[in-house]
Amino acid sequence: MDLDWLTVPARVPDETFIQAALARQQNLTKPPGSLGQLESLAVRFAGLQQTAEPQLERIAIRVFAADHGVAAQGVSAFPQSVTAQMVANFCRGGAAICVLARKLEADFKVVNLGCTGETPEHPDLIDARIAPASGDFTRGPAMSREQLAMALNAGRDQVAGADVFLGGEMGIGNTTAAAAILAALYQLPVAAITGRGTGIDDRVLEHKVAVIEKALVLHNLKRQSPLQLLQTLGGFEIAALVGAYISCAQRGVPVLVDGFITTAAAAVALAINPGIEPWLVYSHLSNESGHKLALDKLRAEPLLSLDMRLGEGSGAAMAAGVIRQALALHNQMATFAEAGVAGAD
Ligand SMILES: O=C(O)c1ccc[n+]([C@@H]2O[C@H](COP(=O)([O-])O)[C@@H](O)[C@H]2O)c1
Ligand SMILES: Cc1cc2nc[nH]c2cc1C
Repeated sequence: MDLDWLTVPARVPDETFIQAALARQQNLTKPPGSLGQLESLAVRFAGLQQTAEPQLERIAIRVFAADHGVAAQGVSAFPQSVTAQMVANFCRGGAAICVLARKLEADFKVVNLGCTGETPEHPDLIDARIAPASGDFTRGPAMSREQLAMALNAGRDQVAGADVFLGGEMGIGNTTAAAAILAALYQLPVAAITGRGTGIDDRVLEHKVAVIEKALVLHNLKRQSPLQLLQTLGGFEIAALVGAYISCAQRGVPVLVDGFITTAAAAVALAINPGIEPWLVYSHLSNESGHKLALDKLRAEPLLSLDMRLGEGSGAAMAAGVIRQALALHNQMATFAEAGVAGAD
């Protein structure tokens, strides 16, 4: 399967709209800078969306779900069956991301890349099943080259015209895959990047670190490309996110990166195609302990810090509300001249 599209250059933010938005922010009825990051968000989105009136009306949310062979190593606080059960919950509208998606009036879909267990037929559920689960990477590669390509392309195929794209994920065991990817990609100590995921105790955390360390020794990762790393350690949903992020940047759709697992996907996507960087907005600092280190490696500043560690795209959905308000302020506030308010001396 052809993966040449992954390195097609990303769009470039429009400097003219950035300068116009900066000038407008100086003229709005407030002391310059007093809206802090809300100002820089509006300026950034003006450049990304190539418009004087950036907006977040058409929000696309895609939750990519998949199971992980490495879950068999006892690295999660929950059984693998929860992935498929949560897919059903996403369809019924009972998950946290469903509530937030309704509030945002977002276009919401779940993409099933392969879960062990029954999943319903539902108009909001896209069937992109590759296998019941990725392979256990403590024994061999997580996926074949063909499966990797299918997952990347499935993510790409979820990107269409929207004001912003929010990628979420669901997959028991995927913090183990994400930690392994980040450790290998950035040569980090496994213990520093590995956290408690769904809430494992000290004993299981120690085991999780040992499982990842053993796998990194098993696979000769030093000479592997970012794509090979993803194939060896990643899950189908992580690969789909990589494909979606790269495609968004190529099509000019800004992305809200969610938490720890999505940041691992962003890191791989950036390693494959560095030009996508301007399109990735980091929504929040997850409570997963390695997230700060991963964001530091990416020199990324998250917008929010709410001690969330849910996944599903929930942190990105919270950030979307803030950005929507930032853009409304930019578009709708009066200027000093319009309001007859005196500017600074
Ligand atoms: O997004 C995050 O930062 C995050 C942090 C910890 C856990 N999660 C979610 O929890 C699941 C993975 O946890 P675990 O313990 O099974 O590896 C998966 O479905 C993720 O969506 C998500
Ligand atoms: C219940 C539950 C919901 C989730 N949503 C994302 N990851 C999750 C993990 C669990 C266990």
